[in-house]
Amino acid sequence: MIMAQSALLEREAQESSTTHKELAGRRAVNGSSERGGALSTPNYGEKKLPQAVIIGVKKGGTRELLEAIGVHPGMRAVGVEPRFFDRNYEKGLEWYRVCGGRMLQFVKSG
Ligand SMILES: Nc1ncnc2c1ncn2[C@@H]1O[C@H](COP(=O)(O)OS(=O)(=O)O)[C@@H](OP(=O)(O)O)[C@H]1O
Repeated sequence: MIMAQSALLEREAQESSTTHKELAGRRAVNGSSERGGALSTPNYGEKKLPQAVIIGVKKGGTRELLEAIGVHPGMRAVGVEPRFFDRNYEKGLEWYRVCGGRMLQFVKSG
C-alpha cells in the first residue's frame, strides 16, 4: 500500500522532542538550510523527506513494488529499506531525512 504521508510527517515533526528552532540551530552549525521540507547542504545536495511510503507485511511483495516504482523515470525510490516506522522511529525525523539523502546514491533518477 502506498500512503501519502505529508500530514503524518508534519505531525511527527510537531511531536518530536527536537523543536524546529533546535534543528535550525544545528543546520546553521552544519552550514545547511531548510527550504520547503528539503534540507540543503553544500556537499550533499537536497535531502527531502519521502512523498510516499510503502507499507506491507513481511513477504507481501513490497520489494517488488518498490523496484517497479523505481523503474519509472519520474520517480526516485529508495534502494535500501530504511525501516523507519518499525525499527528506527526513535531515531527521529532528522535521521529519516538524512537517510533519504543517502538513498539518493541508490536511486534511478529521471
Ligand atoms: N508478483 C508477485 N507474485 C507473487 N509473489 C511475489 C510477487 N512479487 C514478489 N513476490 C514474492 O514476495 C516475496 C518477497 O516479499 P517482500 O519483498 O515483502 O519480502 S521481505 O519481507 O521484505 O523480505 C518473495 O517470496 P519468496 O520468494 O518466497 O521469498 C517474492 O518471490
